[in-house]
Amino acid sequence: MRQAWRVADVRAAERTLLERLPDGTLMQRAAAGLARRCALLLEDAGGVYGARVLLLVGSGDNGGDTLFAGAALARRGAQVRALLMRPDRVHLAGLRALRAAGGFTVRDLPDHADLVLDGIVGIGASGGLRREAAVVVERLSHLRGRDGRRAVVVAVDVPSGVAVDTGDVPGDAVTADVTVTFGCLKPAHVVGPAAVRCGQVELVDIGLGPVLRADPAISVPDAADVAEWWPHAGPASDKYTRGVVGIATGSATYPGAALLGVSGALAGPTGMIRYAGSAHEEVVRAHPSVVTVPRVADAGRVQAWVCGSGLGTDGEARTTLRSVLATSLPVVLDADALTLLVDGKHADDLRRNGPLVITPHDGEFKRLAGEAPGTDRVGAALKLASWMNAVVLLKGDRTIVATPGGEVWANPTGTSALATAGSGDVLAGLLGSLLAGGLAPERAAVAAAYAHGLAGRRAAADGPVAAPDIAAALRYTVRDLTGR
Ligand SMILES: NC(=O)C1=CN([C@@H]2O[C@H](COP(=O)(O)OP(=O)(O)OC[C@H]3O[C@@H](n4cnc5c(N)ncnc54)[C@H](OP(=O)(O)O)[C@@H]3O)[C@@H](O)[C@H]2O)[C@@H](O)CC1
Ligand SMILES: Nc1ncnc2c1ncn2[C@@H]1O[C@H](COP(=O)(O)OP(=O)(O)O)[C@@H](O)[C@H]1O
Repeated sequence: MRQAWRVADVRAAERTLLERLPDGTLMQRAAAGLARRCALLLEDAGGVYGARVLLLVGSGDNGGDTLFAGAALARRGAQVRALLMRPDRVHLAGLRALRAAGGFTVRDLPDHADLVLDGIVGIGASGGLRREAAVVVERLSHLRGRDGRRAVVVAVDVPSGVAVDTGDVPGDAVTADVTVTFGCLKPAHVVGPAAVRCGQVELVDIGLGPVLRADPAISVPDAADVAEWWPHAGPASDKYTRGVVGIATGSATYPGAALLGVSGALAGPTGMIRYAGSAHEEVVRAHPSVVTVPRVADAGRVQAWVCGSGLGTDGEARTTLRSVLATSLPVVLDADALTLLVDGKHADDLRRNGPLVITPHDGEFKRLAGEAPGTDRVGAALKLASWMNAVVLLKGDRTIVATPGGEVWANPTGTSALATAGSGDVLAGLLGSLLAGGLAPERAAVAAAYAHGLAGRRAAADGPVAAPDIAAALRYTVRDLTGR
């Protein structure tokens, strides 16, 4: 698991360290790690000696890190040039170090560079990138290096132009191949469009960890977390003790939603699936192991319900929604079930003891919350989670899971291959199975999103992806993830 901290918390930890360390120590640690990573990139691209390195240097400490790293590369024989955004306000010690190592400043972007270090602005950024910086950033993609290859762009701490605490990209911003960050990850590395701008993110340890007192803003699961959480059958298990998931999705009009939900659940850990709804004949025909009934009221015992997609919004759909909410079981609400909540007719049904997970995409989020998630997706998801007292899985490129208690997870496995009709139905089915298998709601949501993303990637490797391909790939994804 990786974790990201907000700027204010990073600053607080930095202050604690600064009191204990001689002046400049942190910057030297940061610059040394940055230079090491840049040297490796240059070695891969033909060597450090003689390589052309361009430093984009802002007026703060981010520029200072960049100048010291540039000096280290110059000492190894690289031709290092620095373009200063504000020559009147530059980190003087950094500039002296660069000059002493043989580097020099330039007034405009050169024609050629093998490597660009973006040190325009780091965690001290406020607002969108300023015009003079934006003009330089716009021209970066034209820079060519050895053999006419595109220059490799390394962002120092964060790509300049991103909003560090929200992951928003309000305007022009650097698109990096690699981002070398210091001390800890920040939200922009893991959520929102900023995360995409970071490229590969590498963390340099500068000793901040032990003094980071605040809770992390966002956690990012890895395969080991998901494998550890995934429920497993044991020698004493039977189909009931493994959990039974109830699927109340789809309808005679939209049987596909039911089939996809069931196929997602089939890849989960439960021993049995009960389907309740008007697509029951289609479901049992396609999946003979599923026990089907026409209505939730007729279903036997389950340990969690999935309700919503393809259900429609008529009276029958309302009855289905009421029936699942009347239980004290964990419930996943998706798609039409979320639409049914908007007019407030289910306010009483929502006052229940059982855990609730809602899985909106942006449109559903807007209907529920009254406004789109906007530029601060984490903040928006947290607000809705608290308001609805539900775990919110906000779908997107970096799907976010937020809890009413203030925990946030960002899924790292998403792929645009998942942006296909019915993909969310597969996700909801898998999530329901994990809940019925006994996982806590936030873990079930995080694990489902993680495996769903990997399955999308796996399916995409074989060609264009439709939702049934994601469901089919889930089986192998789960095997690889959990080793079973
Ligand atoms: N935290 C840590 O533990 C460590 C932090 N370290 C490093 O320090 C960095 C933070 O340095 P920082 O505080 O000096 O701020 P920084 O990011 O350089 O930006 C401030 C300057 O940018 C400017 N500027 C602002 N907004 C702008 C915009 N939109 N567009 C354009 N320009 C803009 C603004 O200019 P001004 O408004 O003053 O004209 C101001 O002068 C951090 O990211 C990391 O690299 C490491 O050395 C060691 C450990
Ligand atoms: N551009 C994207 N990149 C990565 N994942 C995406 C993207 N667009 C959508 N997704 C994912 O695809 C799924 C789509 O779900 P949803 O919108 O509910 O589809 P449907 O209602 O058709 O089943 C979600 O898991 C979402 O996170």
